[in-house]
Amino acid sequence: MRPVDPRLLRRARPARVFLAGSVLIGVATGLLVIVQAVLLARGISDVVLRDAGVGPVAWMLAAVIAVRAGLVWLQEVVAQRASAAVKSTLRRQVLEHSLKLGPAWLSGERSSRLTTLLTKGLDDLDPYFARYLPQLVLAATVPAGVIGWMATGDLIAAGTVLVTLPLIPVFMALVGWATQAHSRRRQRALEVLAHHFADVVSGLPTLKLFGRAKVQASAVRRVTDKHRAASMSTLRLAFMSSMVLELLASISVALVAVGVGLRLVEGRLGLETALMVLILAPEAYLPLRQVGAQFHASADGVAAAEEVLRVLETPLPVAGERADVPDLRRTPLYLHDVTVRYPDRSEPAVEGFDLELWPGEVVALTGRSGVGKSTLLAAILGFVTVERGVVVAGGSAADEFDPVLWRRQFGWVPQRPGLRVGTVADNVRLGRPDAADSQVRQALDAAGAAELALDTPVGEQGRLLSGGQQRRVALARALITEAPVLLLDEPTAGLDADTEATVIAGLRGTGRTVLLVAHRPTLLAAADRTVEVGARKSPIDRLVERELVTP
Ligand SMILES: Nc1ncnc2c1ncn2[C@@H]1O[C@H](COP(=O)(O)OP(=O)(O)OP(=O)(O)O)[C@@H](O)[C@H]1O
Repeated sequence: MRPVDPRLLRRARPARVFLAGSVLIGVATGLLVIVQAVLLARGISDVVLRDAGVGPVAWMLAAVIAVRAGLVWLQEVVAQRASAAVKSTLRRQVLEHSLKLGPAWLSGERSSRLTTLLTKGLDDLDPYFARYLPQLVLAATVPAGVIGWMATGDLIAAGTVLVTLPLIPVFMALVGWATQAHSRRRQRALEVLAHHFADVVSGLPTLKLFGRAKVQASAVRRVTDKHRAASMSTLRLAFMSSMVLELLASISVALVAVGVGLRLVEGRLGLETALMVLILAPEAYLPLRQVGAQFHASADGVAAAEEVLRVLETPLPVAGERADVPDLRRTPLYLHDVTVRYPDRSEPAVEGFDLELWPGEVVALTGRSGVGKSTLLAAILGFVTVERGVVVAGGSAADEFDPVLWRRQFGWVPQRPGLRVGTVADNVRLGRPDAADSQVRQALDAAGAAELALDTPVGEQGRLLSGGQQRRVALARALITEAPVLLLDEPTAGLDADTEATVIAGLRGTGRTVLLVAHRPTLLAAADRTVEVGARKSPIDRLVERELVTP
């Protein structure tokens, strides 16, 4: 964990502006610390040696203190604003990047983990900006100024501070290495807690049915306990390290004080200079000591920022830029030798698959469960990377085209309908935001959802609707698009025979090209053609392939 991660500064402009502002405030604070010490030393020595009044010096001191307070206020305001701006910038960037990485990545990267990171995780950046970074700047500016000024009055004292001061960052670095591991462990424990809790809550009905709900209570207790233990060990380390730094700074100031005292008694140092050195010495150590303490408070935020940067640095699939996407109303779509392998999987999810899809055709993909049918639809949409082979339209590979424009050619019904909170109409309009009520109604009717009113509420993940209703709303969402090709993953699963017949008639009536994953005989019978995924190629096919490949 670096004190200031340049990647964070690169990604978040408000962080750079803030750092520049903090440096200005830090330099001003350093100057004021010196002026305050000089004024104090002069005031005291005037009173002691010359019996003078404290009036003018006291006024000047009050002014310096007021300006210092003003700077602290300014720093706080700037820090809070910067923190809010950086958090919102990073949140936006992570969301945009996750969308570009696509659903396959999101399913691998558990969504509750991303949710923890983008909410509580990034909020931990507040102490990083409000406390740690400003203190870090003070630690860089104030000691340099203080030692420089001390050297003008007492070289030996300045030398003592110069020699003992680096001990503090050395100890801080040692403590930092230990804290980093603890902080990561705590973050992990929090993520596990979040997943576990979300899983338990969403699966509560099933757990209750199988009489396993009570067992989960002890599992949640165990995970919570782990998180508590991790938090306590981080705190223990934080307290211990503060004590070590405190001790180190106190011994160093004592060393300076003893030397100054001896030289004062021997008459080698004037009272005013001695006082100035004694007042300034703790000021040299203070910012460094405090930076150590703030480091712990901000460690969680820095760990979250690192996690954010890890997501942002996940390379995007290479996206094409061509805008001349062929019109699939007239152009056939080919899949040639398509092989897809998910990251961290040794076996390909689908291998060497060929398909021709002609405009207006209704083609059914069949095959046993897990053979790669949904993966093929994802490959056509460009949601997964094709390891070998190619998806071709109009003589060009699909990945040459701008993915957003390419996907406009398709209406997609995934296996999980993926509905969001709102009404049925809101969900259908995701397919065409400017659709009139009558068009939404028409799409719902064609999808066999005539009984659903437009304002029927839809809960999170489609809850409040039955499984079959969710599928039909998802189908209506695909039908309302003007896309020439529909990719449907088991669109009639969970529907009764009558509704299924209505849906099939609706699909046929559109005149669009349809590629559907199907198991049910009625759906298979409605297709023009059936293609089996994962079927072994016949010896004749292989012979033909070999003939074509071998010169
Ligand atoms: N996001 C993923 N990460 C890793 N492996 C995956 C992922 N999605 C699917 N797989 C694997 O890829 C293989 C093909 O899955 P896919 O969902 O395409 O099969 P399917 O034929 O559609 O199955 P079903 O008929 O049961 O829906 C399976 O072995 C599955 O475990």
